[in-house]
Amino acid sequence: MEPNSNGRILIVDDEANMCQLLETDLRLRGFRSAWRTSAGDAIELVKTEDFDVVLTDLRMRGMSGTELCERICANRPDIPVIVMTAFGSLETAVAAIRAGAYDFVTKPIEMELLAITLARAVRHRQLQEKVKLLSEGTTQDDQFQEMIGRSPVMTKLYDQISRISTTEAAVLVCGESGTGKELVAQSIHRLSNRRNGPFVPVNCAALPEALLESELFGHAKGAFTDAKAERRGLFLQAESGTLFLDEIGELPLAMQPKLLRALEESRVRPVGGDQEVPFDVRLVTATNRDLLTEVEEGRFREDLFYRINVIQLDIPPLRARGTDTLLLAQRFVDQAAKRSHREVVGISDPAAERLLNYSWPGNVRELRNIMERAVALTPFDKVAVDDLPEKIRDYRSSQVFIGGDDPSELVPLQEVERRYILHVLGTVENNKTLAAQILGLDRKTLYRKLKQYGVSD
Ligand SMILES: Nc1ncnc2c1ncn2[C@@H]1O[C@H](COP(=O)(O)OP(=O)(O)OP(=O)(O)O)[C@@H](O)[C@H]1O
Repeated sequence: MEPNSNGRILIVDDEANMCQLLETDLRLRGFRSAWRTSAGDAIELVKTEDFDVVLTDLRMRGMSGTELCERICANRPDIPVIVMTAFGSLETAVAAIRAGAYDFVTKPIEMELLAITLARAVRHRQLQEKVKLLSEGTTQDDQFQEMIGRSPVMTKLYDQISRISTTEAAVLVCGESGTGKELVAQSIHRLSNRRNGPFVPVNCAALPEALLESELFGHAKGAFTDAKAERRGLFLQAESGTLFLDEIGELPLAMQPKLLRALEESRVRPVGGDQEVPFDVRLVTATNRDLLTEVEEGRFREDLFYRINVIQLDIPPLRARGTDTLLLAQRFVDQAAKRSHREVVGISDPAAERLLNYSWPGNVRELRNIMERAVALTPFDKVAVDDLPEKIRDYRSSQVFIGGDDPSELVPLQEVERRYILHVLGTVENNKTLAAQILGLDRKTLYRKLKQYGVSD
């Protein structure tokens, strides 16, 4: 789709005047369109050109709109058809819906309403396309199969990982909790020349301070009461592979110079041992804290910071990844359905909209938990809005909530703008022309802002 278009519409009406009027009006609302005055010609056209929606009159000479609807549903079920019916002829509208129409509008046409209906149909098609892409498995580069996401920010990340993997430089992976820092560390290892060696992950926050040194560097027999035998530390277990120190920001200050020394000399001295042992390990660390602030506030040593931060990779939060959220959600639904032997195959459009609107403070981990819960709860074959927790169901209205009396809820001005823009867009069913009008922005500015937020279509 062109960046300045809300979708491509095929208008079918046996009155050319009507087609022209609709085309002009829809162009002003950001839609591109083509028109045909007979259903037969329309069928020929969809064989060679792609449209997001077919908008057809019901009563036409020759083939009727209902028949056109049937033919399109049979040959191009991916294109939603919207029919225009005379006011009061509900029966024909119902017949068209039975024939597979996506929706109907009544004449005389209320253009505002038509634009909203069209935008919803375009959105429906885009969501279906995404799910199809997913199930065809053509989502992305094979090298990053375990990492789902095709948004520009993720593509850039894959690119960075590919470039740095074969170097020996220490990498610091930064990102909010649940963004996939460990997956990134695994990818770096898998793409490196050390891929045949071990990948040893260590969560620095999970190890008690007293044990940390002997876990990392090992200990000699009898080094302390429980040391009944000699133990090789994690540095030596990772020999010729990659050592991943997660939550490095939690490393106690007392331990930091010891780690620095080991890294500078590529040797460890096991606790209670009298000899240093050389190691050959690539170091990858991760943090969800701002380590520079930790340095400034004296909680993290500056020299260690520069030693581990030769290359820094920033993992984008889920809310910046646009429709990747749906690709991930679909994957988690598939996994949960398979595990629990439930026949849940996807996510309904309204539920998908809610997932796209939410801000995901817990990132991918939160999304996975929520989809697992939804699969367990849903009585349908697709996850519905009611299967989602209240905070996500109601997010659209709470989204513009900018904080109450609790200082921890207050947000930066830019975040208020982001929330409000997404709120307006959601309220007008993703009609960008209308949203731009309401916001008092020109469309280009709106597109630029949406791109910044990772909302790319
Ligand atoms: N891009 C992705 N594709 C598929 N799964 C993902 C992706 N990112 C994260 N996950 C999944 O989300 C969960 C959390 O990821 P991970 O543990 O790597 O996050 P983290 O950033 O290391 O979190 P923490 O800071 O809490 O340690 C894992 O189950 C992981 O498999």
